[in-house]
Amino acid sequence: MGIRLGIPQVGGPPPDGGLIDSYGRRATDMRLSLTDKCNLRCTYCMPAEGLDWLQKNQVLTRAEIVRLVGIGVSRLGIRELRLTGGEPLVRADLIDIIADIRDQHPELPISLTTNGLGLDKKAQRLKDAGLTRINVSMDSLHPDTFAQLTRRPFLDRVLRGIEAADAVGLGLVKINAVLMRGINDHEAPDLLEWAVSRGFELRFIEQMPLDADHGWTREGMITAGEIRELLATNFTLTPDPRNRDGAPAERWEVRRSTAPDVVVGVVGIIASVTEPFCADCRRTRVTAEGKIMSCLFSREETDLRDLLRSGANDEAVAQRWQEAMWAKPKAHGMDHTGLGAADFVQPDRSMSAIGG
Ligand SMILES: Nc1nc2c(ncn2[C@@H]2O[C@H](COP(=O)(O)OP(=O)(O)OP(=O)(O)O)[C@@H](O)[C@H]2O)c(=O)[nH]1
Ligand SMILES: C[S@@+](CC[C@H](N)C(=O)[O-])C[C@H]1O[C@@H](n2cnc3c(N)ncnc32)[C@H](O)[C@@H]1O
Ligand code: SF4
Ligand code: SF4
Repeated sequence: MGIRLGIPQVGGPPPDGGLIDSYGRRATDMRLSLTDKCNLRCTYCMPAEGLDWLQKNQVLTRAEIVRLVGIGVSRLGIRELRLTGGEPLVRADLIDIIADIRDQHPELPISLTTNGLGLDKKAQRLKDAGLTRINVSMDSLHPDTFAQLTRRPFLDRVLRGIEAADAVGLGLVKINAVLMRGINDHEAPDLLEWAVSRGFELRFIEQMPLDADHGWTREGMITAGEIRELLATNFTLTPDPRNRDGAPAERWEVRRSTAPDVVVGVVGIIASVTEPFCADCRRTRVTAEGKIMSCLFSREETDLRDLLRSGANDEAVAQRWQEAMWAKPKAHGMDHTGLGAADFVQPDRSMSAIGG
């Protein structure tokens, strides 16, 4: 699919224009990484031995996070917040951060993307603090395959976390699964059956070149087209009539082949590589150390942390954020789509260090 954006405007962002970029897109979805640390080592994300973690004083504090969210919401038109990482549940003050943000923004949708480890013990407190809903990543229902993909034998703990999130009302629970050729791709129909029979919404995600090991290849990845074919063995998919509204996932209504009249659920397919959705991108990212990344594949980053710590007022912080977003690339960190194209350069950061 091509991209339908025109030529970029010259000049800079209009002062009262929110987080608009030079192609006319407006970011209203803030994705904030709370930590670069993680307790799994998914092969498509992290190296086996982990990364050099940020020092504590390099990471945004609870107060800085709350202030940044406040600036985003009250001055820049942010309408939803996604907390991510690294693994956000490893951050000791996560519940307090959510409670503080909720206190200041009673209506703001706040969601969390997590690997689910420890979620069974924290789900109720997350809900009570004001978390709206949750996405849990789980790529396989088989302990050995799960361990092969995440390099840790923790499937049972993730399943307990998912169950707890659902039980305390953090739904609609969405499950994220990256399919890897020859490892878990054959599991696609089973994963979907498992999800729809529990009332969860599954998202299949195309693997992107954001792994620390730089092992991604365009030929090796499982495409959205292949995912739809894999699912067709057991299911019929028809487009979900709801507006996509800038979301990464293209949603499909799911019917079992054995009962073609009954919609049993919805599945989302996130085709960042083969069917990119950059033309309608509404996302602004803040890394754990307070850098704005206007695009997941940006090679330019704009620091807000030192500005926050220098005593700058909210207006100055908002202005720098706006300037960073004005320079957002057209697509995939470039002026055209093409993950894996000859001129594509993989960012230095892996997914865990950006915030997925
Ligand atoms: N290329 C690209 N991929 C993205 C972007 N945002 C999310 N993704 C991919 O989509 C995956 C799932 O993101 P989530 O935020 O967990 O899920 P989502 O589909 O946005 O979920 P909901 O907002 O909860 O419906 C991420 O892990 C990325 O792989 C983006 O801005 N660009
Ligand atoms: C970086 S993780 C951060 C949150 C949490 N640790 C988790 O795994 O859900 C967010 C999402 O990014 C996805 N992800 C990581 N690396 C990816 C890659 N190379 N391509 C596509 N998705 C990726 C993960 O599957 C996960 O759903
Ligand atoms: S995908 Fe999430 S759980 Fe897996 S290594 Fe990356 S940050 Fe950790
Ligand atoms: S690759 Fe960049 S422009 Fe495209 S959807 Fe993702 S963040 Fe937005």
